[in-house]
Amino acid sequence: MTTTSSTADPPRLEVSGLTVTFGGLTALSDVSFSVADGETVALIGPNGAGKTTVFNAVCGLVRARRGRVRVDGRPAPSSATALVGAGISRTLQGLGLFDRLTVLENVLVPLTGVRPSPGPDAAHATLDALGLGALAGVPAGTLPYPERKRVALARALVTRPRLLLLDEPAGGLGAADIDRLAGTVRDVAGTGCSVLLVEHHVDFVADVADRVVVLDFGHVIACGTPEQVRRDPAVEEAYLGVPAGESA
Ligand SMILES: Nc1ncnc2c1ncn2[C@@H]1O[C@H](COP(=O)(O)OP(=O)(O)OP(=O)(O)O)[C@@H](O)[C@H]1O
Repeated sequence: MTTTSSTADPPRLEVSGLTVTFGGLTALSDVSFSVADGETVALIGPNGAGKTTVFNAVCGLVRARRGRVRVDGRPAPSSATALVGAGISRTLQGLGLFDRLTVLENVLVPLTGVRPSPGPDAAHATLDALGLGALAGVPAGTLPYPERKRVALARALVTRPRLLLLDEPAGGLGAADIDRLAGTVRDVAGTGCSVLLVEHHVDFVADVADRVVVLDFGHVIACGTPEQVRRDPAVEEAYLGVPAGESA
């Protein structure tokens, strides 16, 4: 759900005028949007639109040519190692689990070096919340994909982020697991954590997102509620490649 901040409070995430180039390619061009405390925003768009580059800019993995990214009013971390301290967690499309480590060991990884250490209790509590408690001692690589995906989510949540970035969280999941995931995202947002997710699964986006930002060729072409965006002719054109109304 969306929570209302006082006008004095900066948004949890503020992306303003963000331009990122790779050599001669402009991956993002003057991209601006924000995510409020406890808000869930979906970033959608065709392949190559710039969604992952936005995530990478928020995480300090790519440098802005122009514009800025601020988290809770402060500049976004300039390196991936500073993410936990800045209250940011991210899941990866490829999950990035350590297959030979147990589920618990995987979830403890982001807590390495965190002082004071929340310790194994935090990891167990997170696993229990995601229905993974009984699998704590199982090597992650032996689990089916939906469970592996939940382990990756648990690893992102164990640091109790204020901003959670989810990269295609519904990808590869069946209907029951997507429903369960939607419940988890709503629970997380209900704690005040802001969620920015990249997702191609339209029904999941409509279910969980308060607002949707649509990127195409590095530009924001639409922004609004899922219903507003669904009816936007520019969005249909971006996905179908023809002006809306000419596709029949
Ligand atoms: N490190 C890089 N070096 C050069 N070009 C890059 C790099 N990263 C991304 N790009 C290019 O920037 C553009 C945006 O890529 P990006 O991965 O952000 O898109 P996306 O919307 O996440 O796509 P997808 O849905 O396919 O994951 C693409 O043209 C891509 O080829």
